[in-house]
Amino acid sequence: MEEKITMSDGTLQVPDFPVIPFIEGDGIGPDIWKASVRVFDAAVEKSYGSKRSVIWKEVLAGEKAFNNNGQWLPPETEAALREYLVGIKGPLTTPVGGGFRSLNVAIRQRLDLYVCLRPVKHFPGIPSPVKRPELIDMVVFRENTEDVYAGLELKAGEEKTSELISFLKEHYGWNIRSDSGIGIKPISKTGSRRLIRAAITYALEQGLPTVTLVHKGNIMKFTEGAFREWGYELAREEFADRIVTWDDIPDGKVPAGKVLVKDVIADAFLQQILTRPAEYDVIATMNLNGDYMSDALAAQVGGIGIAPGANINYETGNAVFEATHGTAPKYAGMDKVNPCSLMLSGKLMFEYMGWKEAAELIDKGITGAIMAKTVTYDFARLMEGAVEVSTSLFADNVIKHMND
Ligand SMILES: NC(=O)C1=CN([C@@H]2O[C@H](COP(=O)(O)OP(=O)(O)OC[C@H]3O[C@@H](n4cnc5c(N)ncnc54)[C@H](OP(=O)(O)O)[C@@H]3O)[C@@H](O)[C@H]2O)C=CC1
Ligand SMILES: O=C(O)CCC(=O)C(=O)O
Ligand SMILES: [Mg+2]
Repeated sequence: MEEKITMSDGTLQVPDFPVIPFIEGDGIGPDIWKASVRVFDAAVEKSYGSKRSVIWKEVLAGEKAFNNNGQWLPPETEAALREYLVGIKGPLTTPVGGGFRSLNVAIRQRLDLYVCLRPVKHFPGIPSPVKRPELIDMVVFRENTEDVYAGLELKAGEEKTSELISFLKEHYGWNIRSDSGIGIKPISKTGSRRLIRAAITYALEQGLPTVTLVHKGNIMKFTEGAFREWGYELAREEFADRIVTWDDIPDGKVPAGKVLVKDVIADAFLQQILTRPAEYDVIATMNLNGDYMSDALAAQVGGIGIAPGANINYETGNAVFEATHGTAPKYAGMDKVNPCSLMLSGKLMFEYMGWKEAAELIDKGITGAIMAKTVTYDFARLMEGAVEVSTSLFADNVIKHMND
């Protein structure tokens, strides 16, 4: 009965019993996965009875993979994510300073999952450090394969690093201290255009009024500044009759049905998401900015315990869904943390698959559990009159509230 999700003529073909690979993840990964998978299965069962079901296929990465066969990211895991098109994962540990490079980044790069999509929205009842969290409703499109995040780095003091420093002095006249580490920041026209194309397409499809290019192009002119230029160029070339920029509307009035494409410098953006968040809908930005911004935005709607994400290549159809947060090692195995980020990543996955009813039930169950003030420690410590529950009990409550 089990079948593969495929891509045909640019459209995802989802059978009723799709095989979906999952990576449990490190640290809190197993806690949140165990809770989330029950919620996913309940949402599908309540929506479609026996007509549809996900056939979960575990694939290994991170510590579980290393303990199994000495490989952090076995080739068969990459192959399964590629073959079955849609997958979901828990967080994976990346050592700081040295050691292996990020497995999370490796998965995104190897499958060319160039969009990191992170919606940020406030759920009623969730405590927030800002006065009007309900004004925050944004979707971040973060470029996922380039930037200093790609890991092109050389360590201070090594021979290759000294060679590069000498080369840069000799050929470019650049004076770089001899004890520097070096990182390369590639931002390509190709990478920028496909990311911004996806962001504008999303805004048009969802009827959202603005797309904002966020960059530090005044300082990093030929990388972040170029991202901005290429963004406007693409918008005018490919969406001429469906978008406007401020230059097109001297009166500042956006014609009905058109999307306003604008830009803002990254530091100003970070203060405006606190002071004037309602002015932002879809955000298109580069890899490192997008990483920082998604955690900052998550904090405004209750923290990274409720921050879902998706890594997508819209051409191949490949997608890996994952929470915005990491492995939170101090809570590993304690059945304590908030599983909402992974549950809502599953909601995004069902939306991507066209299983709208299951996606809606996940939202409904989470909303019900939060409104009943039965929440995990992170919300309980900020919410008056809340009852703190474990990860697994929270999942039980989410399933119960699907029937509200
Ligand atoms: N995509 C991925 O797989 C990612 C992996 N990582 C990796 O994770 C590891 C740990 O990173 P770290 O910087 O500590 O960041 P984490 O996101 O893992 O955790 C930071 C803090 O965020 C809060 N938090 C995180 N997840 C939850 C949750 N589900 N529920 C409630 N609170 C939560 C906790 O806050 P508090 O202490 O206040 O309770 C936690 O201490 C690193 O190796 C990093 O590289 C990081 C990000 C993404
Ligand atoms: O790969 C990692 O360890 C960190 C990634 C991260 O923070 C993110 O993608 O948001
Ligand atoms: Mg991050």
